Formats: sequence, structure tokens, C-alpha cells
Amino acid sequence: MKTADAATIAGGVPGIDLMEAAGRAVADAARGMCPVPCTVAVVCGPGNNGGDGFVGARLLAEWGYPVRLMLLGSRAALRGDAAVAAKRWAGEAERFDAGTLKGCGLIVDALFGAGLTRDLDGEAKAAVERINASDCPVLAVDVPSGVDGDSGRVRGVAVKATKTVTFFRYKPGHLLLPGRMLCGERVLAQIGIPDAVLPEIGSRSFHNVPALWRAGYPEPSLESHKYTRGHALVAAGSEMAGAARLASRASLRAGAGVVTVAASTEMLPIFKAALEAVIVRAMDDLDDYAHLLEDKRRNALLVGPGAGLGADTRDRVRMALGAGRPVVLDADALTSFETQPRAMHQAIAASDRPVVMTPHEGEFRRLFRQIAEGSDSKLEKARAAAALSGAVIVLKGADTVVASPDRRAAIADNGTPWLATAGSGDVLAGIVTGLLAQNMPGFEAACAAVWLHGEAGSSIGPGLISEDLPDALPGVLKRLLS
Ligand SMILES: NC(=O)C1=CN([C@@H]2O[C@H](COP(=O)(O)OP(=O)(O)OC[C@H]3O[C@@H](n4cnc5c(N)ncnc54)[C@H](OP(=O)(O)O)[C@@H]3O)[C@@H](O)[C@H]2O)[C@@H](O)CC1
Ligand SMILES: [K+]
Repeated sequence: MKTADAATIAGGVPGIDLMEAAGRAVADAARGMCPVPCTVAVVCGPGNNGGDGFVGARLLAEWGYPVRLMLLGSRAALRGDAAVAAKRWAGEAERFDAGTLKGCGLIVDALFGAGLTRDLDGEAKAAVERINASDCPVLAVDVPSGVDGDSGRVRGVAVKATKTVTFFRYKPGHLLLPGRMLCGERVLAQIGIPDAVLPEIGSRSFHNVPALWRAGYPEPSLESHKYTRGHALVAAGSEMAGAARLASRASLRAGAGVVTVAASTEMLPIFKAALEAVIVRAMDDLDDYAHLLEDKRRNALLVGPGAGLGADTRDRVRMALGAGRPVVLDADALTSFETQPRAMHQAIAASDRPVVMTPHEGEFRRLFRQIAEGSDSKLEKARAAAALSGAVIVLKGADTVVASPDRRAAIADNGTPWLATAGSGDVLAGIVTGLLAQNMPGFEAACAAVWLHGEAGSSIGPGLISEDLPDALPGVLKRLLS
């Protein structure tokens, strides 16, 4: 945002105009929250976030709202555009003391925004706590004060907002947890920063929405037949038939033309009975897997769901990575390398095709202990793991981050807590594999899979079980592709 700000100002738009536009967006949002004028407490901090608050307060007062402006710090200490905005406020600036929020219908939190540099303590912390204790709706300017815009984490304490107005683009902290929850409803306001500044910023961080990958989404044409739509091979092993079944069904639903499940002979009847459209092959040892890999039409490989822990799974992972095809590694395939993650990274480095890993936080910690302990930002953790391993990392959760070794990363916010259920991850791994089988590039396939999985979950909601997810995909895809 500093670059965006500077480039816009260099292009001839004065900084105070940006602040006026930001303050107007805040006032508009406040009016939306209280259409009938109520007393608004605008709580301003010592920087430009406070400056936005001064502008918002002035406009609300002009529109007939009783406004009480409260300042943390002294008016004389304000600098730059914030000082100009404060001069344009003809009213009083009260000290922000205990009890002053009584009788207010709305609080505007303009304490700290992008300039938060350290944990809140002392007076600042007390101010946030008083806002949170007030029982009043809160409109946050840019970010809820105390939320770190880069990581979404809470610096000491943070405002719990009802609504948050931010400017130009969302920041990672609006999408990552817990920041996303503290924002309440989000509003994105354009304040005169042109899109032309984006190349200069060169951000590699994205909101995982279809615009990011829709252009490359595979759609069959009239000339397609099942083999042109790709052939996924799911190595099921001998444990937990359900996991591989869910993954296989999801691969088919995601559009793979053919899916083969390889499982031990004793498991075959279960698969045959449960999956009509899936080809089932016996895989009792590594030679059987090698034999299955000889058919080059099997062009995307999944190892992990129901694979079992240990040397056999490690060997299958190595064979898959050596087979010159896109590979998805999930669940047991990841945990089997807990004590030798470098061996996995080396095998990935030797592959020239996309590799996608889909760890949840626990699996991630086992594979990337130093990274997990070394950063507070889920975005940067996923990015560092992608750079270290050479794989696209899907770090799962309610704010799933997909990160590519080329530093691109996307944050999803379209899931539902109902997705936290057994088998949900197997479905996700299956969708990624199905998209890779259709030649979608690794990062885009992973992003699309995460989004589709989130939409499928949200379309079901309460009562969701993982079996529902593959069958919810047609509805989601119809909306996406129409
Ligand atoms: N960029 C743009 O395009 C536009 C930006 N705009 C707005 O500007 C905002 C960014 O403004 P900003 O950079 O002045 O930072 P801001 O959030 O007000 O905080 C800085 C102040 O807080 C203080 N402080 C920090 N941490 C603290 C702590 N833990 N505890 C106590 N104090 C702490 C810090 O003090 P210092 O660290 O210097 O001691 C400094 O005084 C942005 O969020 C948006 O609202 C819009 O006007 C439109 C255009
Ligand atoms: K704020």
C-alpha cells in the first residue's frame, strides 16, 4: 500500500485526496449501518488511520449525525495528511477516557491500520478493550485495530468489528484467520488508486477467487473422449478403503475422463461394489504399482488417502515422483516422510512435473517443523514450504493457502466450518488430481480445487458429510462455467 500510495501521489493525486476518499467511504459505510442518525463515536489514532477517522467524522457531522471524536494522543502531534484532516474538523477532539462510549449507536475504529508495527499495550490496548466491551456495533477503518494486515494475526489485542472498510485491495489479514473473523462484513472501497500501480507493487498474493484460474479451467469440447479428459490413478493401498473411494469419486466429478483405483486384492470387492465408473486394479506390491505406471495414459497420480504409513508408501511416493507425471501427495504419503522430509524434497526436485502437497496444520508441522515454528503468518509459512520442497503447498484450514514455488500464493475464504469432517481432505486431494489429469497447471489446479471444495461445502452446510461433496460438484461447476 505504501508503493500504491506513493505511485498515485507521484501520478498527481495529492495524498490528502486519497484520505478524503477513504474517509468518505468510511462515512458512507457508517450511514449504511445507521440510516437514521445516531450518535457516532469516532475513535482516532495518531497516524493516517486516524486521519481517515477525522474525515469520516466531518462528513457524518455534515450529514446531521451527532459525532463525538475521540483521539488517542494529542492533536498537536498529528503529522502530514492526518494533521490536514484534523484541521478540517471544526469540532472538539475529546480524550479517549473510560465511560465516554455510553449512549453511542456506532463506534468507528480509526485507531491503527497499516502502520501497526508492534503489539498493542498500555493506553492503546486499553482503548481496544474498551471498544470491545461497549456492546456497540463497530465499523473498522482499513483493518480492525490490532489485526496485522500482513498475517491476520492479533498483535496483543484487537478490535472485534461488525464491518470493515478497506481500500483498493484486500490485504492478507482480511482473509487469513483470525483477522477475517475480526473484520466482520468486509467492504472494499476504491479511493482513486489506479490499477496501473499493480505491476510496480508486483504482489504475488491473491484472493482465491475464480478470476485467478477460471481462464485455464478445463472444459470438454464436442471432440473430447474419455482419454482426452485425462486418466487419474489413485493408489489406495490396503487401509481405509473409504478415503480412496472419496478421492476417486471426486476426481471423476472434477472431470477426469477415467479414474483407476489400485488396491490390495482383498480390498477389490469393496471398491468394485462402491464405484461403478471407476476401474479397479490389484496392487499387492511395488511391482504391481510399477506395472500400472507403465500405461502412460494414466497421467495424474494420487498417493496418500488410505495408503497406510511406512516404507511401502514412501516407495510408492518415490515411484510416482519418478514417473514423469503430475503427482498429488496427501495424508499418509506426507506423514510417512515425517522422519526424512529431505528425502521427499529430493524426489520432488527430480520431478519436472507439478507436485501438489495437501497437508493440514498437523501434517505441515511434521514435514516443515522449522518453518512452522519460525513464522506467525500462514501465508509465509506455505510460501516458504513451497520454496523449500519445490511442490505446490495446499496448507488446509478455514483459510486454506495455496503456495507455489514461484512465490504466488492464494488465500481462500469461501469454505464453511461444516467441512471439518472426516474424509473432506480426501475429496480435496481427488479434485486436485482430477484437474491435473486434465492438464491444468499445478498452482491453478490446486487453487481451483480448494475453491470448488469450499463452494461444494458451503452449498450443503449443516449436516454435511464427505460423501456429499463430490455429488455437490455438478451444481457448483454449472454455476462456475455458465
Ligand atoms: N496508504 C494509502 O494508500 C492510504 C492510507 N490511508 C490510511 O492510512 C493508514 C496507514 O497510516 P499510517 O501509515 O500512518 O499508520 P497507522 O495505521 O495510522 O498507525 C501509525 C501510528 O500508530 C502508531 N503505532 C503503531 N503501532 C502501535 C502500537 N502497537 N501501539 C501504539 N502506537 C502504535 C505509530 O506510532 P510509531 O510507531 O511511529 O511510534 C503511528 O503513530 C491506512 O491504514 C489507511 O487507514 C488512507 O488515508 C488512504 C490512503
Ligand atoms: K482501524
